[in-house]
Amino acid sequence: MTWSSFWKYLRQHWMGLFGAFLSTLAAAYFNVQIPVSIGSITSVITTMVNAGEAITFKEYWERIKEPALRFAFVVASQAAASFATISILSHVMEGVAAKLRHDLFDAVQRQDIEFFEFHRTGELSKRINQDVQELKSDAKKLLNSGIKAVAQTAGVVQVLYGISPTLTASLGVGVSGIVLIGTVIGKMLKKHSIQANRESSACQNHSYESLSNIKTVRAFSAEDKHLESYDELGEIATLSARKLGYGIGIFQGLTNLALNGLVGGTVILGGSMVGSNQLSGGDLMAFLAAVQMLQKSLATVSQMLTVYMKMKIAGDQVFQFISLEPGRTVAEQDGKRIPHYKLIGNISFDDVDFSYATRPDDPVLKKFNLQMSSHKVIALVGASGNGKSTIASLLARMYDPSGGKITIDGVDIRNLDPKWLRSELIGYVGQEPALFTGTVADNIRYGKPDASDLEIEDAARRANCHHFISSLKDGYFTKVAERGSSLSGGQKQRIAIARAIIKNPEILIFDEATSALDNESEAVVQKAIEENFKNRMVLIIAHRLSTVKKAVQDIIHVVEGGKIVESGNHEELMRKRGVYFNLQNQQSSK
Ligand SMILES: Nc1ncnc2c1ncn2[C@@H]1O[C@H](COP(=O)(O)OP(=O)(O)OP(=O)(O)O)[C@@H](O)[C@H]1O
Repeated sequence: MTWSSFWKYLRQHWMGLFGAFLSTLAAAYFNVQIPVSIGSITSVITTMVNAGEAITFKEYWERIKEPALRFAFVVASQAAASFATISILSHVMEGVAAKLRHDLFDAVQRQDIEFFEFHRTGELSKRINQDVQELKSDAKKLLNSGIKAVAQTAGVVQVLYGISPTLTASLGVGVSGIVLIGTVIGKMLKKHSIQANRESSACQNHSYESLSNIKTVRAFSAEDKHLESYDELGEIATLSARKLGYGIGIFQGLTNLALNGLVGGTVILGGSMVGSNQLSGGDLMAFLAAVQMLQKSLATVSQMLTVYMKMKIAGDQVFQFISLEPGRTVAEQDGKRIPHYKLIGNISFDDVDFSYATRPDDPVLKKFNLQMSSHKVIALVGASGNGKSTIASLLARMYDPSGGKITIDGVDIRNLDPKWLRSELIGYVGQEPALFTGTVADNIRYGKPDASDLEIEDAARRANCHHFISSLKDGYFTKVAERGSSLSGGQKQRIAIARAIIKNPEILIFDEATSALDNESEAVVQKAIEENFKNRMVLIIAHRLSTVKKAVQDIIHVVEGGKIVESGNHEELMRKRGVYFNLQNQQSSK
């Protein structure tokens, strides 16, 4: 963890932190005063007992009044200081954690799509929630108990030095040795801790993946298989966590051994100093009492070292991504926007090369060329895995090509403002539409945040979903369950289509967007799209040729092996008796 990064967040709350620091010191001071003031009361009682006289409560109170009131003051002040420390620290650290979560979520969300192919959702979600939470609570512990223990240690060392500089110096040598050994063990523990963290993440990812695909798991009756692999990962994680636990146990045990050894050593060395008249017996007793207090404080310091290690690991996870620069295609917000009156919408792919970052040696497109004129309905067809969706993703600038260029009206899309490109110019409806938590209306309004209820209803009618939405108990205000699980695939697709229609983009991409609809519904939706997008471009991607046949498309491009191998309308392509003809025959014979 880079401390300067964390400090940037803490600095914003410096007044609160300073207040917490002062109240921690005060709490430490009053902590030390509590046994002292109890001592004063006890000595009055001892004197009283030794005198052996019977006294009334009033007389008794008169005698202990002063130390008792001092005790009450010390205890009340200690309680107030503890309350202040904990409240201020909670206030400050909750603010720090909220800002960290915000910045981390923002940084992650702004990465290129490739980033999400390398990092799993479970891992990212753990960093944003669990690791920030751990960083916050560990930092709180350190700032509270850590500072208190260090302050108490400093106070006690001063007292010790006042009693015997020689004994204090020998104690110092012993403590330094312990700290040195502790540092070495600490480093080893850190390695274990990182490993334990990694293995617990793997476990978490597994459960996340299984639960988010629960329907598939259930359909294959694979619960036992998933539980088995979860247990396997769990066993590895448990083993690592146990090893870490043993390590921490050894560390704490050795620390206690060493600290108790220090007390023993002090008694023996102090005793010899008493023997040679270098120290009085009373001073040795006082020194030992103070060493016990030092021992307690040092034990807390050693616990805090463990907390510090955990905090550093959580911090590494958090700050690694917070400091990431925004992804290329998101960062360039200052790119060009083609003014509406100039926009025609002609698209050209010129010698485009592309391979996915996860499979760099497996190019999907090689010197790919395609010209698409605006105001047309264009279809890309071809067998699965031939690169149709990749072409759409490149156009929506989810990825950038590694060679060649894609232009809209002659402007390289890398020079266009990506936010404008995606939010205004291009509308994209994919095969698996994602719905968000909220109502049906909220999900349609996602395409145009300021849309009126009437506009929402209009878009829904065009997407052929008004009827089914109206039949729901709460109509447009029906809550959509997590990821739309309460709706059918076709219903989700129609809501996603309504969301794209309401956005009213110049170029509308339908990537297998009607694949879950029945024939009748698909025809209604396609007709509505063609009518509404007459003067724009609609790019329909399908491998089900019936989809394409129903659309009154101007041109069909057949994609095979990342290349356009045939182009024309349905009749022309059938006459060619080539790839399209074969696809058609294969599908109609099914
Ligand atoms: N995110 C990805 N990472 C790595 N490879 C990918 C990724 N997405 C697609 N591919 C690969 O790229 C190739 C083209 O896939 P693409 O999805 O573009 O094909 P498609 O023609 O649209 O197929 P479908 O009709 O099944 O959707 C395939 O070999 C596929 O395995």
